Amino acid sequence: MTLLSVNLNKIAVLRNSRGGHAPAPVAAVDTVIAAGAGGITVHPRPDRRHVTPEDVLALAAAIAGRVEYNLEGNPFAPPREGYPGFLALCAAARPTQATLVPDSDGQITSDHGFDLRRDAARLRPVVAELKALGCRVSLFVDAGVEGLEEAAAIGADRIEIYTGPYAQAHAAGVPERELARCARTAEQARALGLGVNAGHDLSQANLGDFLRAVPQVGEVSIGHALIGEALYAGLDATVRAYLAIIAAASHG
Ligand SMILES: CC(=O)[C@@H](O)[C@H](O)COP(=O)(O)O
Ligand SMILES: NCC(=O)COP(=O)(O)O
Repeated sequence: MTLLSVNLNKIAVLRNSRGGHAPAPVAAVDTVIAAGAGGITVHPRPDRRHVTPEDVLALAAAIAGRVEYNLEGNPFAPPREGYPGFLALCAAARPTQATLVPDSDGQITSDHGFDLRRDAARLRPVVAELKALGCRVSLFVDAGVEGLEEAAAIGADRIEIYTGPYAQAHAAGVPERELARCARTAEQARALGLGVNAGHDLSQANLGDFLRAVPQVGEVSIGHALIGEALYAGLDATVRAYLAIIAAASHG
């Protein structure tokens, strides 16, 4: 069964909008776990636009190994005031999984994965350092990416397929081409012994079609749509709705 990892970034956006302490991402942990999610994801960014390094440590303490903790970030983003660097955050928080994402501050959100042929050499020591910390390592990649063998060769455990283009195609009513690209990439990854995660812009509207077309997906991380839907339906009910979609897709 595909694991659902709930991304809590957007709770921190709401909190930061007024500069106070509430709503805190850590306050969602017990509800998300009680609803049955198998993981929690956050993507602390150097500009502290939402989840902060302080949130990262508070979440690690609150999760306390009850479910998987997935930390996303760019390992090459330099430390700065208020941001110690992604590797330092992983050393402090010891997440279950570190998902490496090549984002820069100028991006409004994640919109591309690594160029594995270009980036593999400089990723190799980062992967080794994270695995030495006991983290599973996942590399954020575009569907159709070339060089998946490089990801396996440098010791990555998984890839995460960027599903933004799929979500856009699904909303336009023409998902077939993007689904085929995602399915091909998942098959190639599995053949290389890589696990397959997926994420970005997945929602209740498009998740079932995705999982039926890409059955190798072991984990989906979902935040923007899920937290938005939870504003109306509640967090517990929304998490359970996603789990029901995952269960239905697993039965074909
Ligand atoms: C890596 C990825 O695709 C997203 O999970 C990312 O966490 C979204 O970041 P924002 O919530 O800052 O848009
Ligand atoms: N890795 C994807 C993720 O964590 C959440 O992405 P989104 O659902 O906020 O687009």
